[in-house]
Amino acid sequence: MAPNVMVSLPVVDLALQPSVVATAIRHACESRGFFYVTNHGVPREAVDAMFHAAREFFSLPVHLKQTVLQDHNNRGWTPMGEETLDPSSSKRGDSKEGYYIGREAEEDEIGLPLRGANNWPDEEKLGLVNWRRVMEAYHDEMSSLARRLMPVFAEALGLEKNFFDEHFRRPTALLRPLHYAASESSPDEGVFAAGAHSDYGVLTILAVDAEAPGLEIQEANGSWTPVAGGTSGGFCVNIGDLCERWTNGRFRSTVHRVVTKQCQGERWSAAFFWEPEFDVVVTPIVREGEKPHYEPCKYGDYILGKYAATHEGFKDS
Ligand SMILES: O=C(O)CCC(=O)C(=O)O
Ligand SMILES: [Fe+2]
Repeated sequence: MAPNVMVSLPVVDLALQPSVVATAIRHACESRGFFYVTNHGVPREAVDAMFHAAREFFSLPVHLKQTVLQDHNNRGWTPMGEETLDPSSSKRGDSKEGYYIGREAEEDEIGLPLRGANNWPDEEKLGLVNWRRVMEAYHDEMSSLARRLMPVFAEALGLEKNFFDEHFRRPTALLRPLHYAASESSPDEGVFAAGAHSDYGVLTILAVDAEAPGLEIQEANGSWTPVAGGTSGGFCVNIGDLCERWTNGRFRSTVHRVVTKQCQGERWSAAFFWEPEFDVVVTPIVREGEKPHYEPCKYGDYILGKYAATHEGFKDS
């Protein structure tokens, strides 16, 4: 089959009138569930500093990275090949490593599933400077952007603007810088940079350094379309499975993957996953005359099941 031509995703300018933004987001979410946002208010320096810090960490020798191996709260380093996003068609683990940084737990949350402290590196021992500060600043920027987007999503769905507020008071907000090896993906042989998957949560805000190519989205007929490298300084936003479920299938969570070419060198990106409070029960929002297509589900049970299916380090939790 001939490869599909590259698509440019819709670009949503967040500086436009809220009702215009809501309509643009509704259209994007009802079709592929992928769009770019511009005029998002996140300073370029915060993005650059985050990528610089990510490069510093991932360039360290393995034995030093192992000091912050992913823990049972899903914080820390996930080594190259540790994750297999598409176990059904992958011959080996994805050719990427990552680092999970979450919302710092409040006192009464410590000990509850997935809500511990972050697994920060010992900066002095590892020779890192301001690493935690830079990552926290970027995490804060992403949380603010997500909090700005949720009322627009509510408006796009015809709901009260504050509809989602009570579900995201203490959200699951995971930043995950990613480093892809300079390696040749070979989908026919089950070799991927990131295997086919849909995201688990409500929305994902992705930054790709230098707008590097590699991201592909799956069409309804199963074929793959490469996504154009993006808009300079914009973020790629996509809908996750929980949002599809919450909107009774109206907003689409589209399967995507990353394929790399060795000649293009390493690839650096950072995903930010925005998900509700652990105990929130997600009940499909139905429109008049519509039947729910999903059972209500507790977010916490749902997410633990998802991690166990794809992360080596998470199988026995
Ligand atoms: O790195 C990318 O471009 C995409 C990463 C991704 O899809 C994910 O981490 O869920
Ligand atoms: Fe993804």
